[in-house]
Amino acid sequence: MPWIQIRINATEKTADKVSNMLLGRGALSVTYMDAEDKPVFEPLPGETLLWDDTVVVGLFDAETDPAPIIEFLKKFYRKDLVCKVEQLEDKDWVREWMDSFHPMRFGKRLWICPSWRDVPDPTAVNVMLDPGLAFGTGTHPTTALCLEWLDGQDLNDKTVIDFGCGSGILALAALKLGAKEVIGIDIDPQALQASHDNAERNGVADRLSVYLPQDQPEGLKADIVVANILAGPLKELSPLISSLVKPGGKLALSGILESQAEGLNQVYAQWFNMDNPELREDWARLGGVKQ
Ligand SMILES: C[S@@+](CC[C@H](N)C(=O)[O-])C[C@H]1O[C@@H](n2cnc3c(N)ncnc32)[C@H](O)[C@@H]1O
Repeated sequence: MPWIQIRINATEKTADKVSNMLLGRGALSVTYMDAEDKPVFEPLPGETLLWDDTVVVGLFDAETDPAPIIEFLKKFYRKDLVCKVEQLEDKDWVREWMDSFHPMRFGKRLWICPSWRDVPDPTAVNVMLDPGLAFGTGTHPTTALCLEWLDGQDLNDKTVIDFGCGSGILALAALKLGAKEVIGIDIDPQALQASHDNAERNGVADRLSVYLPQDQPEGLKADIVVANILAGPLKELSPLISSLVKPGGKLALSGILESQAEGLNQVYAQWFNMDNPELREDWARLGGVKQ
């Protein structure tokens, strides 16, 4: 299947803003590339193309019309936007993406390491990850906020539910950080497959079970629930998500824009003693302890 890739000139400081704008306009994934990966192409007559230090690359499905996305970026990011739109075959995209995904550390102990690279610190808690076509590499702030939170918890002997597990990144982090058992739930069968494959890769498949929402065991409850989906489903599913947490258990919610945090905090305050939101760029992580 072909894809459309939009490469956008940015600086280290503006890259996150551009990335969030692309995700907000429907990008399936966003990566950053550095100087060597800048596209080489001829400027139009009379045009000067100045590439800064970062290239933000958004991947869209082939049906996407790039014109309104570029108009949006010109209006809200830079009038003198420099970008390049390319058609991309699956294979090229996967190759480029693999080259740009590097090991990353979260919190004090945890590293997420692409499964095809060497671990930088063999003594750390290392999660070897190949997200395949599922969401969750750690590069997105919403995932990073959850990984840092998990790193700060005592997970020994705890059961954890990863609601919206995607690649399984949070589930695996929890298992590697000491959780006894993790249940991953996702509406996307490809996500369940990716989570399972990643659990095998990390030798923890016997402690991870994955389910479509309609198949999850009745009466399911855990000591800790993490849910990195979006504010809309988090609000709609709030009675269900709350019921998954045991009394005295902990909840972490992500995928929430800063502007949506207060409203969602109030919804969950019916069942939880909520902590102050943790903010990263335009995103917020909410959480609390079940009453
Ligand atoms: C933003 S990704 C998060 C993936 C991963 N947990 C992470 O933190 O990077 C959200 C995931 O939630 C799943 N999802 C969306 N709505 C859902 C729902 N109502 N129930 C279960 N999973 C859902 C999506 O398929 C996707 O894999």
